[in-house]
Amino acid sequence: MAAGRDNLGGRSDAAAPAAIELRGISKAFGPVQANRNIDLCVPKGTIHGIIGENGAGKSTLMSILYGFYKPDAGEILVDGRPITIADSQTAIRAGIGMVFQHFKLVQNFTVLENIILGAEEGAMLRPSLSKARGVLKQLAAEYQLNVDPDATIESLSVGHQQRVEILKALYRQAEILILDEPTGVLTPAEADHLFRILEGLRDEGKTIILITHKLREIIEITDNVSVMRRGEMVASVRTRDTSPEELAELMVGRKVLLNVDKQPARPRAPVLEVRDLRMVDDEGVERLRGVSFDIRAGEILGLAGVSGNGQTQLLEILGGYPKKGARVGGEVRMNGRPLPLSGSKCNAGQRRRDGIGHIPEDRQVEGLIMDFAAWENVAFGWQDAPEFNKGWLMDNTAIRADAAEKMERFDVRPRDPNLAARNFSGGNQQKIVVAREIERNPDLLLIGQPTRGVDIGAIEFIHKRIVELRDAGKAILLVSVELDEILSLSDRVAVMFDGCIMGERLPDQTTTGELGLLMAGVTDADAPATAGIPPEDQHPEERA
Ligand SMILES: Nc1ncnc2c1ncn2[C@@H]1O[C@H](COP(=O)(O)OP(=O)(O)OP(=O)(O)O)[C@@H](O)[C@H]1O
Repeated sequence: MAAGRDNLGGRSDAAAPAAIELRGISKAFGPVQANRNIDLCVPKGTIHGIIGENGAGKSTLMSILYGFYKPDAGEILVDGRPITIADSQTAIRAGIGMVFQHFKLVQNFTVLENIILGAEEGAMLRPSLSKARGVLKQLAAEYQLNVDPDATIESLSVGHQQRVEILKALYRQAEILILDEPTGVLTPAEADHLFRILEGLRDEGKTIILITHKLREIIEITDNVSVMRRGEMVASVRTRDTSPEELAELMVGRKVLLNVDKQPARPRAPVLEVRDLRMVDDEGVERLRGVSFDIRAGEILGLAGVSGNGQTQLLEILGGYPKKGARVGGEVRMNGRPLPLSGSKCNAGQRRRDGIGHIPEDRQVEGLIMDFAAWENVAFGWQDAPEFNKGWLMDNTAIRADAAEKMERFDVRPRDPNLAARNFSGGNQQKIVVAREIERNPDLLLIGQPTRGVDIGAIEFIHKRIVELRDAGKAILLVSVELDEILSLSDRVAVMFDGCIMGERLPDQTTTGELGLLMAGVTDADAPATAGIPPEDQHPEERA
């Protein structure tokens, strides 16, 4: 850290009283020391960023603050008073609110019902609802947190669901709001709106703790930032006195390349050809409405778009597991051969044999078996491979050795192949999936949100591996909500909206603003709706 800078760690800033002060907090899970003697001071009325590598101990620290874990040692002070936070109810009573990465909302309840849920002990529903309606109206006006109180959660966009989580905390009179990677699922416009809300809350004197892997957000919105590394708090600095490069180095302990270093693509023959792909789900909703594109060997096609516009269904179909009850039409060719889009031959195992690797969007549901050990997960889907079998039996020694090697190469921490997937931090879980899929050297790699929740050191590494795969002549479909990631990695960018491809751009000839408009469905009159397809191959209607 640069000399002469205030170190905010540990003790309160003389200018503002501390809303939260942690002194000497430690927490171990068996042999893993998740938090070691942590000091942290968060001045009242500030936005405080917490950053750190995957597994650095950020979530553990926040879970201690919210009463999910009991620390092994240390002291917590809220507004200068020592407090024991035994459970989340105690945290809420102390004025602490938490907005989790995975929202805790009841999907088929309304906004109002969700807001009062658990907050109105023993109260009758009707008075609670009418009180909540009044409070909600007030909060909405005060902080621009508009949501329809009578809408069910499932009908709301992710950004609006997040607003409900914030409203829930404010309804419980939270003075300190902790947000764990809040922008991971938001569009750039929604993220901007969230930041304005957070600034509004700060201006009202509330205190915000923001966990994020995005240094741009730290620089844009926080007043102070604390950096964790391997369970320790290594620095706390004023944001205006630091830079993304310095923060990256503090986090990882070495210099990090923040931009992707790659040569122009040299695309060859098409590997994947998708024509007029259509999909209607089991509820009759049209999810894909005539999607067409090509990906050639040696290129990365980035697919930008707000979550929920058909990207998930596209990846599922290409990966060989369309949702049950879905009706799929159109044509997909891989290396010139048609791929079955339904029936028994449409399955993930067959797709792997066809040369398709897949890093799914939801690592916990589709990428890993959470109760299985890391070594089992590294072989997941490849257990029949000859190198993992000895006669009739699986060769567990070979599988373990392979897992240990991949975990070493991808720097999965802790380097324990026997640990269950659920006990790795989110970013390390992602590294396990990425290692398994990339190391198989597939002809086509489907990637959904490759770096969601992954720290910058690991992002640098994963991006490098993706580019290497491209340079080795493989085709890559990259689906990401991160426009920066799409723009820096892709050779071509297509934008998806409402089950259609709205247009295609070259990354160096577009801007996040232009892509943002396409993502919002603003019609792109100049761009063909058929990304990368020569006119003679286009559907007659599209040609017209
Ligand atoms: N319940 C648990 N049992 C065993 N180990 C755990 C448990 N929870 C966390 N850990 C370990 O504690 C360490 C810190 O994890 P934590 O989730 O706090 O990290 P993080 O900084 O939030 O990471 P990420 O950025 O990847 O979310 C990791 O090594 C993790 O594997």
